[in-house]
Amino acid sequence: MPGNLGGVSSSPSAPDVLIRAHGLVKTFPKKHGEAFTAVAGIDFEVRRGEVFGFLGPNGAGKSTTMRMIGCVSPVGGGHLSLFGLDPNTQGPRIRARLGVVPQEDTLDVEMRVRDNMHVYGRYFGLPRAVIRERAARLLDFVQLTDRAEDKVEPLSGGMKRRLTIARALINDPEILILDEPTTGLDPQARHVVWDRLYRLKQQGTTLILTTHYMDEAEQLCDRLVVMDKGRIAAEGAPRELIERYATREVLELRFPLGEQEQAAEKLAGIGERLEPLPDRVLVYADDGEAALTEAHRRGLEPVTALVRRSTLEDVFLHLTGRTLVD
Ligand SMILES: Nc1ncnc2c1ncn2[C@@H]1O[C@H](COP(=O)(O)OP(=O)(O)OP(=O)(O)O)[C@@H](O)[C@H]1O
Repeated sequence: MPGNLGGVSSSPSAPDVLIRAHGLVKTFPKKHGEAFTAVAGIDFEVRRGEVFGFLGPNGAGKSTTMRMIGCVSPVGGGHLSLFGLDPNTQGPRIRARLGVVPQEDTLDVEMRVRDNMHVYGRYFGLPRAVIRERAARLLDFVQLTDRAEDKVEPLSGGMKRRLTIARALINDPEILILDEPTTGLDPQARHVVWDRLYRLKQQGTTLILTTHYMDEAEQLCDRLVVMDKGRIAAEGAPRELIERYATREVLELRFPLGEQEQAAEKLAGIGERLEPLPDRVLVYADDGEAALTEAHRRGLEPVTALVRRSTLEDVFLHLTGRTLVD
């Protein structure tokens, strides 16, 4: 591990690390009073070929971090380097090697699908023949070939998202950055996007994404950081984090209105940990069925009882005391 983690050099000592952040900070001035810190000194590394995620609730600082990585917002403090280059001085060189899928689609909805691809390709100064070939290949990749001559406007949300992804790939980027890639999509459309992203990873593209969906993070990410209030609460592979911060299973119990508090008291000592939420009590135990049997033995009669495997939602709850999605 080099001494200067965030050091900006043109020949990074470990070539498989594409992004290094060390003590990365972003503050925004407030109209009155002191500055607001959206990113409060975070460290992370992204390696070539992996899917790296930022998981956290709204306002955690994920988009702000992504905007610094995408070289559209200046680094506020600490160190950030991409490909060994400094975003503050070498933004255009870095951007040429990135693909960016912003949180909101920024397609030209009045234009045809294919023209959106061509216009974007021209921003990068690519030769016409290259743009034509790549646009056709990428539209095929995102399953939009049959809509190529249609205007963007009437496309479904999922199709627009896929077009935004295809467009972000026109410069053949080494890293694709996606800010909440499936927010607002229905479950089927989300699965189609996940499938395409998985294929990109298989083809060797490095992916960085933000999400507040724990299932998205679990399905796609090789490694992730859990972010909360501008800080990193934990870092690791999804399974590692679950093993570190949660039990194998969780028993979810719902009780009649007004009886929950008393029930939680009676549950004390069952499993490793209890988490009373407004609408249910979570019992963290390696054997959820055994925990339920014990609850029944203590005379408890929940309205519903569900045993499930622990997820990243449980990790987040354990680390922050709050749920990911309110
Ligand atoms: N340009 C800005 N000026 C002032 N405050 C900002 C600015 N951009 C972001 N913030 C604040 O910084 C905090 C982090 O915002 P950010 O968008 O990075 O969060 P996030 O984790 O991406 O959540 P979301 O899912 O809502 O985008 C929020 O409190 C937000 O209001």
